[in-house]
Amino acid sequence: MPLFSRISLKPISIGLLRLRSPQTCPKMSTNVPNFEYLAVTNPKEYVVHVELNRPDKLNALNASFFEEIQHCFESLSDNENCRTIVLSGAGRVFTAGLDLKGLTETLIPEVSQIEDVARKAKIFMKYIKLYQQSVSSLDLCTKPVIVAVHNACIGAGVDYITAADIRYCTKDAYFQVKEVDIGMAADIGTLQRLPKVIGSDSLARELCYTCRKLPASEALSSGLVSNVYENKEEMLQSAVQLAEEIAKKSPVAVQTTKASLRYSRDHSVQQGLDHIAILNQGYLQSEDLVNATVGQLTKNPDIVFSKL
Ligand SMILES: CC/C=C\C=C\CC(=O)SCCNC(=O)CCNC(=O)[C@H](O)C(C)(C)COP(=O)(O)OP(=O)(O)OC[C@H]1O[C@@H](n2cnc3c(N)ncnc32)[C@H](O)[C@@H]1OP(=O)(O)O
Repeated sequence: MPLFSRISLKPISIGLLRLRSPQTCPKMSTNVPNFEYLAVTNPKEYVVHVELNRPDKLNALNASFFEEIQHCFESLSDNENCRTIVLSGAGRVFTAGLDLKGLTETLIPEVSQIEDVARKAKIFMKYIKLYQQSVSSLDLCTKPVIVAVHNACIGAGVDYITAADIRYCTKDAYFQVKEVDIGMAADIGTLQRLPKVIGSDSLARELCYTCRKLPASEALSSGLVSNVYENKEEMLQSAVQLAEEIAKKSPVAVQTTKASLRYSRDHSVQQGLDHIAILNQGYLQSEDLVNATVGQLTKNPDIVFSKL
């Protein structure tokens, strides 16, 4: 039996998104939308696996793909049956980045028909903001996101993975900040997050200016990923195992930890301390604190926490 069973339903159109009719993942009582470019499954209780699913085009990201990712992560952020998310890519590679055919055959011709620079600029602004929001939806998601990268992770792929909480990869993986090679500055997250994720401004600049491929071994030594695996199956098993381990803990504690780490990354130490003090003056009153503490004292690892 495959590790993750798929559910496929007939597509329906909702605005720009081609959503499929609502479906319930196995063991999930709340509906999760099904998508054209994403396969969403539920391999363990409270664990959701989101798979980039445009394998024939190496998961190249077009406008609908960006929108679906945002819609999916915003939905999971509010879904009390989801506590952790694993994000991976179907097919040969994790992602080949921005859909370059979409760029040259749709966006550039659309903009070239317009003469005025301000009106052209407004269209670019719309797309940049849309794509930024999609990438940031992983960061803003209240649940931890674990990305599992195999083979190529190019351009927009690096934007997404640096907005996730935890990164794993296979030994054949490579990471490429490719924007300069297509004549643009990266504009949807990599330049803002990569230096902070790897903690080396020098290496980040080298990668962004040269577009060189960062192999798995260097991704590990630089801290971009925290583990490297022999193959995709081993990596996914470990990613789901990790997701399950986190999902068994207090959702109040995990989600507040993510909120504080995120806030503290972008603020001073004192601002971070003030932020967590304000959060915890409320959350320390939660039943989770009592239940988890009793679990520790009684050496009982199987505490059942209410949904959040
Ligand atoms: C507002 C702007 C926001 C974001 C901007 C982001 C910028 C970026 O993401 S820059 C990075 C852009 N991506 C690339 O430069 C990578 C392009 N692809 C490749 O270099 C190669 O495909 C490869 C990943 C090295 C793999 O090569 P190979 O194994 O030889 O496969 P191919 O035959 O090349 O590809 C198979 C199939 O996929 C299509 N495809 C691959 N990449 C893209 C892409 N980026 N966009 C659209 N389509 C892509 C390719 O055309 C093939 O399709 P066929 O229909 O079979 O021809």
